[in-house]
Amino acid sequence: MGRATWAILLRRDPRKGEGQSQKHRSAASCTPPTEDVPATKVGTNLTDIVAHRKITIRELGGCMGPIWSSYYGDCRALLFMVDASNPTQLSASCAQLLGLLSAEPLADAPVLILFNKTDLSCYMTVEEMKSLIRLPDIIACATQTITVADVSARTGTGLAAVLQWLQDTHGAGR
Ligand SMILES: Nc1nc2c(ncn2[C@@H]2O[C@H](COP(=O)(O)OP(=O)(O)OP(=O)(O)O)[C@@H](O)[C@H]2O)c(=O)[nH]1
Repeated sequence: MGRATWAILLRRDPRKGEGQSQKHRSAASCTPPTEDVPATKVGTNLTDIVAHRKITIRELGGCMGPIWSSYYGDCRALLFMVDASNPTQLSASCAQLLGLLSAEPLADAPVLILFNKTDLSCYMTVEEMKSLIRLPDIIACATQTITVADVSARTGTGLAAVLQWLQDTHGAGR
């Protein structure tokens, strides 16, 4: 619990392969939350949202890193979430990000890197964190198209940009 990283894999085909690993599925609107953000379950959560088209999102917790690769084949786009309130886990997050970006099945997947919890005060700014992990170099060297957004799931800051990215990514019919 409270891990710094999420990998959120946007499924290639929502109709296939839901299997027994599904712990949770819910219909969610795209309205940013304005009150408490519900805690997620440990494991894998499936959520459907509608952004022009139905999009199925599989959330994989940071503690599931060793088995993330099981889901690569089913993934058409990737949201990678960094806990911007917890710089102590930044190096681990960066290592996990590099692992995802170098995975052959994800070589063409659009990537959105989210720095979440920006509503919380922290001794390091998000810009300092990006610089520390040399994010511009990571983006320049990656095969994927990478977008970065600073967000707060609690206040809704930046979530409109996430929704726009989802629409752009899926609207192209990839
Ligand atoms: N202040 C604030 N709290 C948040 C935000 N997003 C999530 N939280 C809260 O942070 C707590 C821990 O959630 P996460 O950091 O997602 O941790 P987790 O889901 O246990 O970790 P994983 O297993 O890696 O998914 C929960 O109580 C969430 O409600 C945010 O943007 N701001």
